[in-house]
Amino acid sequence: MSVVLNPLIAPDPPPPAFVPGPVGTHITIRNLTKYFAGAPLYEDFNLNIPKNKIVSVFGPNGCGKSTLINMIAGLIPIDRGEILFDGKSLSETKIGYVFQNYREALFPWMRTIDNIAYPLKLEGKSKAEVAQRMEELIVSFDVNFDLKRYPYELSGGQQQTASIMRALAPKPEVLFLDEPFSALDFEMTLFIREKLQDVFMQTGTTMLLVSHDLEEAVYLADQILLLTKRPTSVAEILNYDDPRPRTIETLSQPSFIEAKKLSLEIFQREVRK
Ligand SMILES: Nc1ncnc2c1ncn2[C@@H]1O[C@H](COP(=O)(O)OP(=O)(O)OP(=O)(O)O)[C@@H](O)[C@H]1O
Repeated sequence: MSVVLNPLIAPDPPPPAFVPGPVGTHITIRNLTKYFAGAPLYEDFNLNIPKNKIVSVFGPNGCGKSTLINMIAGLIPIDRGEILFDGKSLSETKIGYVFQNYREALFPWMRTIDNIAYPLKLEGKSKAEVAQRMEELIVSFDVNFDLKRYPYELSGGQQQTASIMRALAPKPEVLFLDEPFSALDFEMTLFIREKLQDVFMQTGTTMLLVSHDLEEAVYLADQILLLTKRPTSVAEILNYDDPRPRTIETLSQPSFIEAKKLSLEIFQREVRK
């Protein structure tokens, strides 16, 4: 018996071979594709995100900054592609996520302290381990408000502090921050920015930060990831390596001003395209 193959039905082409990033890469994104309502947002998008660095994501409105970090964090499904953390899948990787809207991030029925300890309890940590980690977090965040209160009894800045403490409680390998300062007043923004920098200097946790504020994006970053309009690709990646701790003086350093100017030029070039 002869087999007749239908020449119109070709088998799917094999997926492209995975190309690892250079030494020092933490997150490798390969051929990431995401469509919304039939239109591409990302199409075969590739990126290497370095380990133990803060990467700020900046780009035109609606280019997909939040969607990008949400896809990496597994909050939004991808249509196609591969995302690996040190060669591991997301489920094998400990991550933390800080939302813009802290009011909806914390569980209102739990006291603040229980919100922060929640991921540790999920991990099955003992009472003593939870207490020790809570103490470390309280010290490193200079907490001077009552953690026994419910989240809705706290100010916005205190709630965002608590949600960052919760995200950091299990010592994540990667921390995602989606506009963490945009709903905060200036004083709280400065405070939380400094605390994040302290944590980063102590732990070297890889951080991916989406920000609408260019000054803030550059101030915290080791690398500024500038995106194009959709379908979104990498416009440019700028390295910014002023020493830490960065302070108020950093803002007037020629290297800081230059990094900001360059980022703005690339941003404007992309917006006008
Ligand atoms: N669930 C969804 N359904 C349809 N379209 C969506 C959905 N989520 C996001 N989009 C679209 O995808 C694009 C990227 O959205 P996203 O919020 O990631 O962009 P962004 O760069 O973070 O935006 P902004 O600068 O406004 O904060 C936008 O055009 C948005 O309308």
